Amino acid sequence: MSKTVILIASGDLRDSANQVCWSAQAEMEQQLTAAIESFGYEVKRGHDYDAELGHGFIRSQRQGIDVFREIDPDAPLIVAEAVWQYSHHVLAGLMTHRGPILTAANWSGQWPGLVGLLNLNGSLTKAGVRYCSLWSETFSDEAFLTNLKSWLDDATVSHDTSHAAALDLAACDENARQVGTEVAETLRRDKAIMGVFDEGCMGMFNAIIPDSLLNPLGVFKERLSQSALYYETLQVDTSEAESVRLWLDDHGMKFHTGPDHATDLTDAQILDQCKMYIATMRIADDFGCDAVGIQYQQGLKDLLPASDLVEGMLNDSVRPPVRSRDGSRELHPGQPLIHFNEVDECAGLDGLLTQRVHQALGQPVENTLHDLRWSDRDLSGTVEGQVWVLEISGAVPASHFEGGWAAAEGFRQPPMYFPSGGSTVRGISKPGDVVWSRIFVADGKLKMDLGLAKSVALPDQETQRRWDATTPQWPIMHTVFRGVSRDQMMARHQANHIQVAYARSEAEAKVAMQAKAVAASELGIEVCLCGDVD
Ligand SMILES: C[C@H](O)[C@@H](O)[C@@H](O)C(=O)CO
Repeated sequence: MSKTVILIASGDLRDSANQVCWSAQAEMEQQLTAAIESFGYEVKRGHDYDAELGHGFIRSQRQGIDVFREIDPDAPLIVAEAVWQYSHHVLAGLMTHRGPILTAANWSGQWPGLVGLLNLNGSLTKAGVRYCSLWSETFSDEAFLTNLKSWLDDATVSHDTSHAAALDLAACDENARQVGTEVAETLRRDKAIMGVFDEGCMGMFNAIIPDSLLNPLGVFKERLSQSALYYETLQVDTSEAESVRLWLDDHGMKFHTGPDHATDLTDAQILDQCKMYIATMRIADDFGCDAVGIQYQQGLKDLLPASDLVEGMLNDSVRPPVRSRDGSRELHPGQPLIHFNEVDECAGLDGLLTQRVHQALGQPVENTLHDLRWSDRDLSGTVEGQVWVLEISGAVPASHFEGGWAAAEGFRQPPMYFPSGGSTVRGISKPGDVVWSRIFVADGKLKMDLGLAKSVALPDQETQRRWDATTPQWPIMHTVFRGVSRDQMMARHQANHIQVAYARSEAEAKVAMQAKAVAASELGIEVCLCGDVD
């Protein structure tokens, strides 16, 4: 391999985030560069630090394309990430790059760099681009250095992915097979609509399912606009929104409010979120949507508070009632209206299957995506080994907390991401048996990985340490994946997001996982079970 390695860094579209996160990126690049140089290679940055902007990230697709024009297409290239990044900033260039590609992240929870890495990996996989991927806490550990040397010398790295095995339908429980088959048949026959409020969030190419892959399953997109959501939000009567707020207060949700719109969560922001909740339900009703996804970051973030509180309510069967515009009907009474955060359509499809499978099996229907944010040893010693921090950037259904809404807290979304604020739905996901899953696109097909996990209880101090090490405004699930090590998960998972749903017991979780696997498989999705699933 050439002795000169090009290093690039993709960032956020929001310079406020790029500026805050730059020092962590600079430190990570220094460590990574030292490791590469120790093997006799030279590192050259593919684009400069911008003194005026105060960061050195690629901050748009345009800039990314321009940067790649100056890069030798055959040079070895590293995309280094310590922050949340938009994959499309670099995807265009990576798609035509001929030299070896490595994606690398620092093992840190401080900013969502691992989340950014996983999104880029999933996007490259969907795009059919060959790449290798590495992560490290210190960039000096043996496992990392061995793989780095192997990439530098031979353009290969090796990760253990033996935890994934193709689904064996014959090995599935009879009940699971029956329920899974029925769910698949019903979906194909009756069809379903996913309402997509502005397709494609933050460059998450991997999250978009092409219609040609989705429609054969009986699922169709209704392409909706966040402008329509904004308009409808403004039409909602304030008194209706106040009843939603009252419902939340009565159910014990605790909002941490203050007077300053720029930095605090305000009552006015919460009221706007309550209006948006009603507006979303009404638009979903207008279009007969079975699930909806709000892009919510770009576009909406400057007009309205973030939609997290809205999403937490939508995804729960215990939520404030919403009536049709003429007041004649309650919309989806006692049922969640499935919401897929950041219009992640893979999560939306998964949510549809999960809700139907869990409903049929009498299991809790509430499900959500989370970010695979970080994993660390449990320093309290309560749980042996690694415990993952699953932490979605805003809200989960409150039923995931012990105590439901009474355990939910609302914090202001961080200003660097959300200038118009908005409440999160924060809490600790209760201990219990969890089915995890992820639908993704690879080799031009839909695929799905599933497995079992435990949501575990950790002492308050350890929970706080994990929040402090990540984003304390966001909800957390302390997760132990059964039979999947930290590095196996990182090596195979094709998304920043992961879907989770509870079951009432370990045995029931296994049946629920199998039933969902069968449903997916009957729909033509290539399914793998991961880890210890017996
Ligand atoms: C607020 C940020 O943009 C987050 O939404 C981002 O880090 C993610 O969570 C991506 O899944």
